[in-house]
Amino acid sequence: MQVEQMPGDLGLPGLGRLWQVVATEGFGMLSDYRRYGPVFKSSFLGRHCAVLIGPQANRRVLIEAGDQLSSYEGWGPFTEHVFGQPMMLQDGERHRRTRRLMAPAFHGAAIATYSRTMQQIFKQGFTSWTEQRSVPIHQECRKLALVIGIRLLLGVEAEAQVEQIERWYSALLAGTTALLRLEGPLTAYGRARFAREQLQALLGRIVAERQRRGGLEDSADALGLFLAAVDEQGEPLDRAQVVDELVHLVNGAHFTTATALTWALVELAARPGWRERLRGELERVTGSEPLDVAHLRQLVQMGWFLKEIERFYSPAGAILFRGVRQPFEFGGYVIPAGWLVAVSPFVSHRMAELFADPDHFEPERFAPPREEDRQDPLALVGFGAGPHVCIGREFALMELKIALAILLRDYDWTVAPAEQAVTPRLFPARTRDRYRARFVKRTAPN
Ligand code: HEM
Repeated sequence: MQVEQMPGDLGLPGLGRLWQVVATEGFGMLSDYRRYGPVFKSSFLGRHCAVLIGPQANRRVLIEAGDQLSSYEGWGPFTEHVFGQPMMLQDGERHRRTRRLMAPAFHGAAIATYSRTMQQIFKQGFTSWTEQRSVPIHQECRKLALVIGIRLLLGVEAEAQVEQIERWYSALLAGTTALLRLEGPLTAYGRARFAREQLQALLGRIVAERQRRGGLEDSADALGLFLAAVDEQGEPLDRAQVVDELVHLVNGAHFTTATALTWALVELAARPGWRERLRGELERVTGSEPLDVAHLRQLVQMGWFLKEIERFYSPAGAILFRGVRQPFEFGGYVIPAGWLVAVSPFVSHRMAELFADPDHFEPERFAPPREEDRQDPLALVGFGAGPHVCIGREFALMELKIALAILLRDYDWTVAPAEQAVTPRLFPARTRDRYRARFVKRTAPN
């Protein structure tokens, strides 16, 4: 069938469904899915888009599409003007090469060395939270995750600059959805472009300094490992490429992880039963030892809890885009070249066919014997799948487990506004910034 017959709404000619992007941070996709079913058309910033929902769609789009779909043509129209061309906007051989050169910093031995710094930054940060009457959770989680990104990814002790850098990243993000692309200090787009220039200049100086100092092979941070890596021809990533990667990486690393941590704090505040369960597990696993990487792997129940955060909130956002290079068939429709194709972890995760009672937050669904994510490996895709699957997944999960372990062991907290134990939230990004918390140091149990 031709795409004209696909259900959905393309909005007004030339304008698309502008109101939706402005009015709803979930882009109205969940309501569209419930209205039209798992294949529907929509429009994003004036581009026609086929939205494909469910594990089969996730598999075809994220894993099997090959050259038919392009990440560059999917993300480029929205983010290239502020992020340049990091690996998320690359395709084919270029993407494989960049990813191969950057991968060592995100796995195994390198990841294990990051644990101590993460603990140190969280401990210091949480102590300062007890001194505030009301902690704006998301904002504060962002700051700590940013300090971690700056220290571990860039190898820089730049805490004095953190607030400025955080403002630049906020401007960058606001610029990705700017409807008017007018330069100048008065527009979101202009402020994003300025922030990009500032970040590029700062990161360019950091890279040059690291190259000047040498000794990159022995680095204890990701940047050193990126600069030391060479391909089969002995060629490293060029400096401009490294800077683009860093601008994007520190952004991806801090914003998503902070969002996941914010929701974990909100949900735990509303669920004393889970708080105690996770505390019990922590005590059994660590005993009187200081927390280390081996302990984190044994925190199985905390793993279920974090999977439910991934499912329910999709902390990376509601949608993953690809651009159609060659006509792409799905669900009996032929989607033409030039269109966008989107899959939505956020909406897939709300499918009753995959997850029982999907609008309810329930970590138990990942415990045996239910293990609802096991029925299809493409059911839970909060970190994506296929060649572009999140390279920082291990880094993020380690950071989240460390933060929660320290908070559960040493602190109690309440969150306002208090939530009902079970609250389906359709547009998580909108509500996230409202929460404030009060933290008190726990007294050791007798
Ligand atoms: C809870 C935290 C996080 C979530 C939910 C998340 C989610 C995602 C998702 C869904 C993608 C796939 C995008 C696509 O297919 O178009 C992705 C890609 C990526 N993520 Fe993450 N992410 C998280 C944390 C991190 C961290 C901590 C880092 C770095 C330290 C990171 C670095 C990246 C990079 C570089 C890519 C692009 C990979 C590629 O294109 O090959 N992310 N992430």
